[in-house]
Amino acid sequence: MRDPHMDAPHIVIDNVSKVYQSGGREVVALRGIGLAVPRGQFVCLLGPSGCGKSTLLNAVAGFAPPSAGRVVADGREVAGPGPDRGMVFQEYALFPWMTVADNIAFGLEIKGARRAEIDATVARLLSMLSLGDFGQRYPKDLSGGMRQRVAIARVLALDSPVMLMDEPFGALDALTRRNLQDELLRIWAELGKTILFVTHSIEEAIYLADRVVVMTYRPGTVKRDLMVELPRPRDPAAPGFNALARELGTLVMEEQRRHQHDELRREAAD
Ligand SMILES: Nc1ncnc2c1ncn2[C@@H]1O[C@H](COP(=O)(O)OP(=O)(O)OP(=O)(O)O)[C@@H](O)[C@H]1O
Repeated sequence: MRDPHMDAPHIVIDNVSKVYQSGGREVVALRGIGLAVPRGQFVCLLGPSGCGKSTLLNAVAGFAPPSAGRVVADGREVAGPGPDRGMVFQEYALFPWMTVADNIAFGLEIKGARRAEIDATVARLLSMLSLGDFGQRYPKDLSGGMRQRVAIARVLALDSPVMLMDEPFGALDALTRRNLQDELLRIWAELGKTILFVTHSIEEAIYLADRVVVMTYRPGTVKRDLMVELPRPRDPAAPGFNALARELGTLVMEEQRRHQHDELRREAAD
């Protein structure tokens, strides 16, 4: 018999709005966002700077509650951060005083896992993320790409069914970035995580996602929500890839222009 629980959306973003108070002004960062994300789906949130992508991800993570609406994860309303939702940031949020292995082990130690389990998990993740020889190194001795592998391993150690990723590869050079995108796709296929991934790269969104959600510039709303039907592994040189990149490019550029317009208007007012 099918388990009806497994068919329910994994994440529901239900009419979410967010208003910030800034210097006596109200900034409406998100307005009326609604999305239902099935279990195992890879969703990219795409849009120019300032369209509220991080704000939305933070609401799902439970770091900053919405001003209106709600987020539901696995049938429970999100009231704060939880081990079911792991976050990977752009800036490698590693402890500089801990070795790579200790960074990966940290969450499990806090949870009170047994030593043997921790050691086995760390060994498995070092191998999964091609960090095999780096367990005893410190973050400062690693390249940006290697540090981001450690950040991903750290989240995977907790075995969160949901991975929230805020421009995790934004600071990496093109080759390292492609490498990590491929690793992430492999891990996603193997472990069946639900992923919400923020990016402002159209190419990255099409390369990775099952579904791309394009957001508008302030207030952030859903401008377009589309499924990427291209076969995997995706080929950025394929005509279908390029056609979709052009379509998304037009949408993102419209919002980028609104962003620039807004900035010019504010500069003129100052
Ligand atoms: N704490 C805050 N106080 C006031 N305004 C904020 C705050 N955080 C974000 N904002 C504003 O809300 C809007 C959305 O910000 P957010 O960081 O979510 O956008 P983003 O799409 O993730 O942008 P970026 O790609 O630059 O990170 C922006 O206009 C930003 O200036």
